[in-house]
Amino acid sequence: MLVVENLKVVYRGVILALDGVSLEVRAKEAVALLGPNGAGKSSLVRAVAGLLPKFEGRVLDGHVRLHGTESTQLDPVRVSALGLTAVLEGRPLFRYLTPVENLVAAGHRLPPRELKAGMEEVFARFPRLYERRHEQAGYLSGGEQQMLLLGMALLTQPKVLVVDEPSLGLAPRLVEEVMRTLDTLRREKGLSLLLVEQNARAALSIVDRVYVLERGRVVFEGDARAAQEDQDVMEFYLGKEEVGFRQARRYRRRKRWV
Ligand SMILES: Nc1ncnc2c1ncn2[C@@H]1O[C@H](COP(=O)(O)OP(=O)(O)OP(=O)(O)O)[C@@H](O)[C@H]1O
Repeated sequence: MLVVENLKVVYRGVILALDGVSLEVRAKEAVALLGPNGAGKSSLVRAVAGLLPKFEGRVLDGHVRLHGTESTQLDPVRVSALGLTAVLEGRPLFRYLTPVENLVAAGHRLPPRELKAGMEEVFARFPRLYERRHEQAGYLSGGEQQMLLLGMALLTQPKVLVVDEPSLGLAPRLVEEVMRTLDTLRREKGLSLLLVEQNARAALSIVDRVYVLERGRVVFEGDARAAQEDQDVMEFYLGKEEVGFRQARRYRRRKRWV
């Protein structure tokens, strides 16, 4: 279980990216974090994964707790040991290495037998990855790279999986496939999933609850169905109706719900 409480994050001492964000992902629950560009989604991912210092950021205030343990100031290795794995945006993998080598790197902490079994499981789940297992990862398609990243994440044996914008740059059919894969993994492995997305429609198809972030604050929280029934969220984030500039401004004025 992941709990974020009143989190404030600042970059280079002056740029406030999160301004008092609270959210939780309960055991085996799938939660979406939605929001437009610059809302602070990746900053939240970095904060819960212990990665802020790598981006010249730090937690100014608030708490992150993993299964009841304070993890706010922990480094990524310790966070991972507590069972949280984050798949960052931009498909960060070793591009000049093969899928096999990437998986070995991700599972380096496992005993050899477990690593072998884990890799067999990954290749059984993702047959296309198996076919291309000895090619350079940089030459895989976007969808295949995303599958490789999920496979790598599985080899860290997470309890909480955080995935940042897996749909980015993928064709709609592949987006659907990635969402289906995440849903299956979550159910079969009993994971808690925090899915960070700009593609609200795709994310809402597989989550139980949703938070919408804007300018570093949570402006909506509710279950996925409530989000789909909320006209503001639907119009602005799901593009149900064409929202022109004037309407968007009206929306912004109207929208100070919290
Ligand atoms: N390393 C950094 N240094 C300085 N400012 C940063 C840094 N990373 C992010 N920011 C700023 O923090 C704010 C939140 O950015 P963040 O990347 O968390 O948003 P986001 O919702 O993930 O956006 P996107 O969907 O575009 O990735 C933005 O104003 C951004 O410019």
